[in-house]
Amino acid sequence: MKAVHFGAGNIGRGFIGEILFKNNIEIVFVDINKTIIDALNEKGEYDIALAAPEAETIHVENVRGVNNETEAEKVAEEIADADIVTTAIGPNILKFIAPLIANGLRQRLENGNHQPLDVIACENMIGGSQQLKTYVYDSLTAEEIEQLEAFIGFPNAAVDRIIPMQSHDDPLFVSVEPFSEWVIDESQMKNVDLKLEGVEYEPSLEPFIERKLLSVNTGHATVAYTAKMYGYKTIKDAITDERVLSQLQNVLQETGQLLITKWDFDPAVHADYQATIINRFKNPYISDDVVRVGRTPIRKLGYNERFILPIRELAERKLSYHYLVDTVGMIFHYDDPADNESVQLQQMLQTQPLEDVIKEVTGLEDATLINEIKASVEKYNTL
Ligand SMILES: NC(=O)c1ccc[n+]([C@@H]2O[C@H](COP(=O)([O-])OP(=O)(O)OC[C@H]3O[C@@H](n4cnc5c(N)ncnc54)[C@H](O)[C@@H]3O)[C@@H](O)[C@H]2O)c1
Ligand SMILES: O=P(O)(O)OC[C@@H](O)[C@@H](O)[C@H](O)[C@H](O)CO
Repeated sequence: MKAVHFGAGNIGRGFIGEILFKNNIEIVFVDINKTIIDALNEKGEYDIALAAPEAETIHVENVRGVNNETEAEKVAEEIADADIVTTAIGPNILKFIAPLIANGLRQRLENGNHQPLDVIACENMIGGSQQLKTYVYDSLTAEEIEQLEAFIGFPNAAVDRIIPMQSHDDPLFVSVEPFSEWVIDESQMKNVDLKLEGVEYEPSLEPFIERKLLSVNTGHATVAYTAKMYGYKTIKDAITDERVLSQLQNVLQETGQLLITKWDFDPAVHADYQATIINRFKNPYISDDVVRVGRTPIRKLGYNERFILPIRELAERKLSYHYLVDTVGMIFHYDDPADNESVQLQQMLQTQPLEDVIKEVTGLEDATLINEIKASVEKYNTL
């Protein structure tokens, strides 16, 4: 069996690659990073190390690479006879790779390949694969879509494993935390016979992606933005500061209330889930930069993202969202000259009224919430 995986970065090599390899699937990584693609083709294998006292190593083989910048037509050829297509490339990039996937699906039609195939976006976002589907369909005709609908699935997924930025002599080597979780929405699959060992299949993904995004990612981002405010460079250093830890705990308390109320999670089980997350952030064997976790702040301030979604839904339920709004105030001050979205956000704040910027980046229309965020941003003007 063969997988085509878009994004040979941290989670691509450090988690999706591990699972596909363990299921005896050949992996064709598609990426624009020449160094990584050349190394994959030269070596055909790489190592993953678990960041833990035992330092277990996982050896991944049967991998190769395709550079989609220079070999776009090859990507379509690989998709034409693939058994599974996955992505871990970043939510903002999905629209750019969608035409490549569309070409591959078109080639399947031309070849008469009607084998069912699932295209699975493993990104930190709600409804990632379904979003990718709309981008892919933008590049196909109505007739092609009608034919493909029967056998191409876009099941949503949630992936969880903290993998920091890597800097090793070997460009393929990747150090990862031991914890991992990959959940796929079974109801949206077309190739139901291909169930990967190490993946959890659920009849509905919504509770799982919301639990992950609003706990791991809201919490992680809270640590990053609070850390930046207090001058820390890494998550593990920042979390030793009582002010950062308490901001994290307060935010998790709020998202936990929402998740328990909305999805009926057992409060005790959820408390354990949160405690595990906090311990993962403290992992002394991982050095995760604040700038990685805080990256792309405009995306993170989105309407269906890790802060605004829970704020909206807690407000609807008349539950507390004070600490979430407080953290949002810090995000508007997040200043990383190496991050395009941070630069863009700071430029917007210099040239437009604050209220307009809040409306534009969060998509909020509710005057009360906009005013509360405005007050929170202004509170941090003096720091
Ligand atoms: N690292 C983590 O801890 C983690 C965990 C869970 C989920 N995720 C999610 O996985 C996705 C990838 O994150 P990551 O940390 O692996 O990022 P990364 O930057 O390490 O990897 C992304 C890869 O995509 C490639 N890429 C970018 N634009 C491309 C294009 N147009 N065509 C082909 N390749 C392109 C980059 O070269 C890079 O190799 C994100 O959605 C992230 O939220 C990350
Ligand atoms: O990848 P992002 O930018 O959406 O979020 C940054 C981190 O919170 C994220 O990558 C986590 O490390 C990961 O989601 C853990 O599963």
